[in-house]
Amino acid sequence: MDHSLSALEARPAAVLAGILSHLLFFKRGERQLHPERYLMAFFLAFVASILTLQYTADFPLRVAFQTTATFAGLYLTGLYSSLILYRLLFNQLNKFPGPFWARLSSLYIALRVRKNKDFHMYLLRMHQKHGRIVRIGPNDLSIIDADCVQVVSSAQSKCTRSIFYDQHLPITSLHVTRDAREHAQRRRVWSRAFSESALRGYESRVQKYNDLLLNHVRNSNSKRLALQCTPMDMTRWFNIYSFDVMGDLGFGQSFGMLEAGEMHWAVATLQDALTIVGFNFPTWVIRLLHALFSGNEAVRKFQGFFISQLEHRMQLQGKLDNLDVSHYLIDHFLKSDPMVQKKLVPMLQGDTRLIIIAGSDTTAITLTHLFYYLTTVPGLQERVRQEINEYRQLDGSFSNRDLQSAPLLNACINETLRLHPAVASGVPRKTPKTGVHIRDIYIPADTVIQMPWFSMGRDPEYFPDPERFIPERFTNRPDLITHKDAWGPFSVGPYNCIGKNLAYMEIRGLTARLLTEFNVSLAPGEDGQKLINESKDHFTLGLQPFNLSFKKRQ
Ligand code: HEM
Repeated sequence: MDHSLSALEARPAAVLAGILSHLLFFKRGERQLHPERYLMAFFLAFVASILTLQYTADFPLRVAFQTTATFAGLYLTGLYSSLILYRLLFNQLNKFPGPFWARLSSLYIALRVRKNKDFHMYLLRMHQKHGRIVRIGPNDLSIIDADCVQVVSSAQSKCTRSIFYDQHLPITSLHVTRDAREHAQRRRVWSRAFSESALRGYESRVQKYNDLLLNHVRNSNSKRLALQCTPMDMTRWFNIYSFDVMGDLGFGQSFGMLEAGEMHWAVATLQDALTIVGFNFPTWVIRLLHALFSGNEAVRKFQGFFISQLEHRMQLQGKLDNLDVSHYLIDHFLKSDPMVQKKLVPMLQGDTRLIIIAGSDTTAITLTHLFYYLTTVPGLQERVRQEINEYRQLDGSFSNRDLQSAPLLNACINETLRLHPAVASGVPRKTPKTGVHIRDIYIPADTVIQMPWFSMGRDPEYFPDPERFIPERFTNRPDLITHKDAWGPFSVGPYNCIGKNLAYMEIRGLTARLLTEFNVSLAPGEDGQKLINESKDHFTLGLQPFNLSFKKRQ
């Protein structure tokens, strides 16, 4: 049999198969979830082809292998030629400016940010160079046009959460639920946990951790002689504080870090795991890593820890004096039909973990930056202190209800969130089949849009004199915010931050306590520049150490 002739004739078919598999399969729909399956299918087809050629067409093994390899190469050539040509020349998003090679692959951005892991800074530079809409991937736009906010995020918007939220499937939670109806149902369960009366219930629980942190700060005063005090790395301490608070509200017990003065291994593991997010890999890479490492011992130990914490918390149900966030989720679970309960288990597990993940470093990031401004803007600390003094109760404590009305304190928090939103690069949303319009600009179907609040907050048209910390923008200088939708650090619409009021409660209460008892200043040798310029962006910001000195007030 003339092997070489029949193989030669079939070559164009292999190229065509590659082109068709791009045009009819990979280009349509979301294909990033199971890259391991495509690799496996490719490998199996490769082996099957060798065996078929060997046993049905009598090819010698070496020739069967060579022929298969040639066809595989031709198939891949067809597939990738089609993909590259389409992305470089025909994709509708090509009309938007941006780095040229980002058209080709989302790996381009990963490559650009791999060293500093500062996606938020990269986006800022790109917007300064290219304008309000920047192409950042084959199907991805970064947009800092405030008119886009309602289009993409309002309750009426047809945009949905992008495939980014499926990265960790089958792990699930409210935060990664993409189906709008399913999300709304689950959100109703959560809403009870964030009502005003529920928040009042959390206040005394949070106070306990304010006291514990203040004890550490007092110790930093007494450790040295005379007027000196030991600097405290507040990036670390606010983190410890916020994780302990959320451990308590999520699992009925803190991680014990404020007591021990050191990181719990599970929190440290969680934070280490964020490093990978900083690479800004596309979803298919993350899914591939998952497929490779999900059986890993450390990953299983980590997941097991959170499951055992939830089991412990379930035993406390009905026995706690002050309710926590989990109370409402567990209550819903226990009242559900046993068949529904079975399905709900992964969601309950994911959601109790979400309380900690979503509520901890976000709050700590805001506290740390707030204290940067309180210690670097001349006179600000004293003005805030004078204001909160008016809200101090007879026993020296503060109630969240009172502090809600402290204009300068709240304005400082909002101005901090403008300049340093914890979720700095925004959240990815996918446009519907009809696409969307931002005024007369058409954004095609299935485009992933993110709105980086970090860049939007620095837009001089929306915030005149954007680099200056001017809390009055949120009080008596409303002219310094020209478009109200340009400020959205908690996101907007049905998927916005459900813990916003809890976050404010923690930040206000702790700040009031610290400023009342201490004069706070930059520690010797600290200028805050590393904090401001060298944060990592791993969905939430990863901060550099920030050392402050606390001196007891007389
Ligand atoms: C200053 C502090 C905080 C900031 C800046 C912040 C910011 C955000 C943002 C931007 C989102 C949208 C994420 C997305 O759509 O992918 C979000 C969602 C969420 N946040 Fe917060 N957050 C903060 C504090 C908290 C706290 C204290 C909790 C308490 C548990 C919390 C719980 C949540 C939850 C559960 C979601 C998901 C909501 C949903 O999917 O419906 N956050 N947050």
